[in-house]
Amino acid sequence: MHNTNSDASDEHRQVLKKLSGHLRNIIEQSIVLNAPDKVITDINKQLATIETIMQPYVTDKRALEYYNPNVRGDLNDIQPYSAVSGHYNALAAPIKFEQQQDKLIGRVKYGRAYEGPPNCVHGAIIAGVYDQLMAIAGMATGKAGPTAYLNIDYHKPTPLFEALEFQAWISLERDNKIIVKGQCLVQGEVVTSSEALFIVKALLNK
Ligand SMILES: CCCCCCCCCC(=O)SCCNC(=O)CCNC(=O)[C@H](O)C(C)(C)COP(=O)(O)OP(=O)(O)OC[C@H]1O[C@@H](n2cnc3c(N)ncnc32)[C@H](O)[C@@H]1OP(=O)(O)O
Repeated sequence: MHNTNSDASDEHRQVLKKLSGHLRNIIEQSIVLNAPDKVITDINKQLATIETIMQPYVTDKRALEYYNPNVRGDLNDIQPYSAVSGHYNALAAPIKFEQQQDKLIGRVKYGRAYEGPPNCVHGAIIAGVYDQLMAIAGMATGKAGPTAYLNIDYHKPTPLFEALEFQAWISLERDNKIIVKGQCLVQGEVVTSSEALFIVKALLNK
């Protein structure tokens, strides 16, 4: 279940990614769907059929890596199934990670499925982005481990449907501890900032 390698072809990765894209769109559409009962009943039938088609192929071994620290291209693929940033998890918004000098950047726009206060991103979703982005900042330097604490200052509301730029950088590394700092910008303005402590350890040996 927690594979660190996979022999999946590029084609297989592409079709799986596309599947998550469809599911992600369906989740967003379902939030703002205002259709007659008959239409929704028909949709439900078709979705039930899809569930039935998928079921025989659901196994205890994922097609892709659960954790792949050796990724050199797309940093989102360090954890392809992450609930926050995985391209292969429909629950994750289409956030895009990239390294820029000493900062790890996460660019994303959130829709209605992620709404907390009216027209704003839910605070728990923001916390999730920081937790994952900051963890990846450590993983990208070969140091992985669980979050001991994650502190967030919500300075201003974070709007839906606008380009958000999350940033994370390593502030301190000592022994098995990494302190990572972060902030989120909307049109150049800091709306939230954060600090987290990660304890480096071999999670997969447990
Ligand atoms: C395979 C890779 C996959 C990676 C997945 C990453 C996913 C994204 C990140 C997450 O979401 S992780 C999930 C949320 N976090 C957790 O569920 C962690 C639950 N907590 C724990 O497992 C332990 O409490 C923890 C590993 C964090 C620490 O326990 P340890 O027994 O390893 O450490 P210890 O308690 O001995 O503390 C080590 C040092 O850290 C310090 N420390 C620990 N917790 C602290 C804290 N909360 N605040 C400040 N300092 C803290 C502690 O004082 C000590 O300092 P010193 O070395 O100077 O003595």
